[in-house]
Amino acid sequence: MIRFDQVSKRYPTGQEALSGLSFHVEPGEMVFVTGHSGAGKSTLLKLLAMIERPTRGSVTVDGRNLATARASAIPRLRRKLGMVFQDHRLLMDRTVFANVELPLVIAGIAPAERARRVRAALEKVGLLAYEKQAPALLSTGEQQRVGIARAIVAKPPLIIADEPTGNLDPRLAAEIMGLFDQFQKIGTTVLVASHDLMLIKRTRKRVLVLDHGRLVDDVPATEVMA
Ligand SMILES: Nc1ncnc2c1ncn2[C@@H]1O[C@H](COP(=O)(O)OP(=O)(O)OP(=O)(O)O)[C@@H](O)[C@H]1O
Repeated sequence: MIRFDQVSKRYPTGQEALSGLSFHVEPGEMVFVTGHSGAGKSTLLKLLAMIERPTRGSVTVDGRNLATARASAIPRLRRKLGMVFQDHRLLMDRTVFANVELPLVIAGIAPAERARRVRAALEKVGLLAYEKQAPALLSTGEQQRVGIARAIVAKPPLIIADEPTGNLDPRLAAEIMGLFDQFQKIGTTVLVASHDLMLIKRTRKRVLVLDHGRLVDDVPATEVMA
């Protein structure tokens, strides 16, 4: 599903955020990316989201090399991707329903079908009763779940999440991981950047460890000790 082949990323400032990074993620796998602050976790996700391009090497998702994709192809490629952010980036002046609906509006889906899919996504994250609410009235954990519903509403084959539990207490963080686990169980590939080692150990998935932009460890799920 995801293949990084000798990927390096140097920002215009000269900062080399990733160096010679190679790894492969199978369809339907769930993988953590961890490492110290500045190790390159967000940069790795930005390459997958085509927010940044690699300086060298290739990033392939579902057989497409993102490094050589034309700008005009980016919106279509991004539809294969559900993104979850630490700060969830919800539109506070719209309802929960409207926030989750947004990717489907952009994709040109008809209103009746949109409503059906939005409700299915909200049900998955346990927030169907909140569809008419303003996100500001929800708790931080609930807001994060709205962000997750928005990421999955178009049923992308790949979900990438950047510190999705950064603002949450351990119980809520475990709940969010439980949701990702469910998406993995129905065949979605999930990549989560996190520096929360306790959470990573408890979730027991494969872990890629970055250090100063280099891959220094690739721990299979079976070797992750709680
Ligand atoms: N837009 C940018 N321009 C210049 N340098 C950048 C940019 N974004 C990130 N960097 C640098 O690249 C390196 C990797 O940053 P990145 O944000 O990918 O790390 P991270 O592991 O996600 O860190 P954190 O856990 O603190 O979010 C850091 O040295 C950072 O300062």
